[in-house]
Amino acid sequence: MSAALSPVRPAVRVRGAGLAFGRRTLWSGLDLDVEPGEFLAILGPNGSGKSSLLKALLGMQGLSSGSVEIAGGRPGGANRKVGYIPQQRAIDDALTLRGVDLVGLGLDGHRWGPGLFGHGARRRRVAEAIEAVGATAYARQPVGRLSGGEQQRLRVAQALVGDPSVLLCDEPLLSLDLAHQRAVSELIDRRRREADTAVLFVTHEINPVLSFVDRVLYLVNGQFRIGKPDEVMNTEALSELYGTRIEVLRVGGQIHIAGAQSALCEEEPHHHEQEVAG
Ligand SMILES: Nc1ncnc2c1ncn2[C@@H]1O[C@H](COP(=O)(O)OP(=O)(O)OP(=O)(O)O)[C@@H](O)[C@H]1O
Repeated sequence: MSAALSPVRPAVRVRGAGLAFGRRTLWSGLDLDVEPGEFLAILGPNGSGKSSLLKALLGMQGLSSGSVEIAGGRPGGANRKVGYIPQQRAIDDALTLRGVDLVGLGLDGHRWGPGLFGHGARRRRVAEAIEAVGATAYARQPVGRLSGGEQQRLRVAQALVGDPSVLLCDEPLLSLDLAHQRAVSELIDRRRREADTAVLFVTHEINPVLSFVDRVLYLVNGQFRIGKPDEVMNTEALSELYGTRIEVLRVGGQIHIAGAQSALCEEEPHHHEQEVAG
């Protein structure tokens, strides 16, 4: 996966990137290449700047320093092949938009739009994306009446319908039960295996995706560590990052973190959880 050895252009290239709000630096000096098909988990406590990094890659947030390149271009371009699963917000149960309409929104601004392919091709593409996430049975119902897990599958379809080469996911498992966590993470993993889509996956809990993760970017208080899960998720590396003693245990294929709980977010409820549709 080393950029120096790889002949393939990285899907994401970050060089000397820094982001500060006022006098608070979220992160700085960030260098990162994400290869096509790679699954990168982005971890860190609340407020460490995980979502802001995705927003910088989307062109929704300017950097204070450095540069980013995504899908071969600058962030924010209309034709960039970038899929985005935003952090879940409650969908108003009065919303009459149907699943097919929601997924169709993922084509707007892409080269697959009706201008190029006509309505028939567009409809087929939306139907295929919905089928791929197993949401066909409820895709014609108003989104607001679906369960959180059903809505989340449709969000995944919306992010994938434009055939992205990079997929940015912001806590896509939040509020899902274990079965749906597994279903959604397997969908995302299958996409990167079948289409070589690079996945940048923000999460406060690594275990549901641990078997898929190639590398971890762990952000804490302006510091970060990048490496394979075992290189980052260990007692020494995390204690150094947090600046306090953290115990990392591997039990039954899972990673458990103990220590200064106040410094960690892994075991704590997420502060957006209240806003999420059930
Ligand atoms: N436009 C902005 N102006 C000022 N501060 C901002 C802005 N955007 C984000 N912040 C602050 O930057 C910090 C990092 O926010 P961000 O949402 O990136 O964190 P996060 O790691 O994704 O957190 P969480 O796990 O809670 O979602 C927060 O303290 C937030 O208030």
